[in-house]
Amino acid sequence: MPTRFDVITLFPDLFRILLDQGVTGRALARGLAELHLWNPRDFTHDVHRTVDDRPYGGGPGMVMKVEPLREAIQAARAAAPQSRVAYLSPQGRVLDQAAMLEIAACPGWILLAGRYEGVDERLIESHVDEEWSIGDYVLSGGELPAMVVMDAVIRLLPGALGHADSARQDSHMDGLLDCPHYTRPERIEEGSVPSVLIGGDHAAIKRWRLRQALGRTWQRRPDLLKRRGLSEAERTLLDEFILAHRE
Ligand SMILES: CN1CCN(c2ccccc2CNc2ccc(C(N)=O)cn2)CC1
Repeated sequence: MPTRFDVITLFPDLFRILLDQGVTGRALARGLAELHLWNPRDFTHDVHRTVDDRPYGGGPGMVMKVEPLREAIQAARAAAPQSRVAYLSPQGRVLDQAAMLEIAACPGWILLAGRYEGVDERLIESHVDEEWSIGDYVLSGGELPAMVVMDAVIRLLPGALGHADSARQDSHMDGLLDCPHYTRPERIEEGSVPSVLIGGDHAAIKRWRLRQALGRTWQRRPDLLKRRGLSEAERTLLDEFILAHRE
């Protein structure tokens, strides 16, 4: 059963990025996921095809009108009855990898990408189920956040990543930052590759990579480490890292 995404957007062409290449392009081409685009402008009934208007109370910018969005959402809901409506905004719940796993578990999502200064609050109160943010910063529109969510979620769908990749732990998948990566040549002016990775001791390589992931998380994102907790074995590896990296 593919995961269905219906996006309500004034700029449907921006979503070609997801369709044209990469993991998302292949997953969509193979029907692991579906993408349908709905333009609120197609749901206007005036000659100027008005989707925005001035804010009550004055102030700069424009606000997206309720009616075109309501009709676009209702059309999407009719086409995707199992989907819930999510609004991408700076006021939303900030998403992390755990949230992406929750989102990936649902049959479909209708994603509302706002523009201008945002959307009339009455639309949000009456037709939006969830409000999400991809981080505490302001963007020109909700389209990039919608694509970020779709990229992160599509990668989690069974079969989206080739076997080799899916075996590859996405670092934030187990709550740690990624270990360092190296490729040929072994010796260059920038330095050499850690010798453990050159040898064929796969148990030692696995231990080294986990030790690096734990150590880098401890150094750069102690908040993630606190939230995750450590097994005895992981505690030992982290202690080894700290010992080796004492100033
Ligand atoms: C100049 N205004 C443009 C419109 N914007 C706005 C306001 C409300 C909803 C959507 C938007 C679209 N912008 C977004 C969207 C999401 C995120 C996120 N962090 O997920 C950041 N920005 C407010 C600012």
